Amino acid sequence: MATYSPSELAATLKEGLLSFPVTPFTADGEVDDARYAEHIAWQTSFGIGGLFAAGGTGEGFSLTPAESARVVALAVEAAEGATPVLGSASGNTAQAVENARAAEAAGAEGVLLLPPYLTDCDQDGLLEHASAVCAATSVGVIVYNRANAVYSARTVARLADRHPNFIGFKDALGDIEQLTRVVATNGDRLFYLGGLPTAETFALPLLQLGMSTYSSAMYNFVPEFALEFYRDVRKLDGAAVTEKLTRFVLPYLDIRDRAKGYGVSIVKGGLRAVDRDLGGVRPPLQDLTARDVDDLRALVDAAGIRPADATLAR
Ligand SMILES: O=C([O-])C(=O)C[C@H](O)[C@@H](O)C(=O)[O-]
Repeated sequence: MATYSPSELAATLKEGLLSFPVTPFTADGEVDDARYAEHIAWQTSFGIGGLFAAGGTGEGFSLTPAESARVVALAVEAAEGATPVLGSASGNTAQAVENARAAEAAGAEGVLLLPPYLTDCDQDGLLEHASAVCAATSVGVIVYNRANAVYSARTVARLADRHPNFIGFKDALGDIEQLTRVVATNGDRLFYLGGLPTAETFALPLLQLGMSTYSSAMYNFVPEFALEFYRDVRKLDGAAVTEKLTRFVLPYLDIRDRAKGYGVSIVKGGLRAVDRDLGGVRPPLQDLTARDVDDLRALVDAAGIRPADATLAR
């Protein structure tokens, strides 16, 4: 049973950094429940605005519906109410509806709607897709503007008119004109969060556009650094942001860009680099090579941002 109303959830999420925890897998590729629960507890211990289970970095696209519901339930239990936990919904409309219902039943406070698979789609169809998910749950829903799911300002407004529990717009396209239109049209009715790959890179300029927060994948393995970065962004401290971009984020992008899909794989590589190994990724992603992990370890150490204590509790 959710403890936040959709509007309370939006008010909380918009004022804190957002974590997208990885989903640990065993050597056989099964979800490692115990390690997941331990990782959620560790992530929660630093103070975070919200936890999005089974998101992009959590390889939600590689989880079965039953696994997705299970990781949400594990996250809710392990977070112990310290921070709101959201689940994800993906795939075709029927599956996305099923995911949303299962996430709510597992105790999620909200749902992130990932893009549907494969086919092109346009505004009326997208509206009905997202509308079905909003109608299927009473918790807050955030749409993810990415890939084939590009929501126009008008579609966002129509969805907001239909569904009081539609609360947020997450962007991974970085189309400034589209964002300007969405924010200008919908104003305070929604909250806006940046979700481009390695969102820190864009955080300061997007704040000016109305995106008060962002999803931090690197928070998984350098949580103290990610939180400091977020505080600098919110203080509009351009010099501090540039210093952190130069010291770590930009060279990190050079490693991330060595292979497609590394935007997610590098997060598990980062966990390995800080000696907090939570296993590899599932296909179709591929793990970082040993050399990539060594380079990442050297970068983390040169930047002086290794977590104070990354020890796995088991
Ligand atoms: O669904 C997700 O994991 C994302 O939103 C993507 C990442 O968190 C992205 O913002 C990043 O890489 O920092």
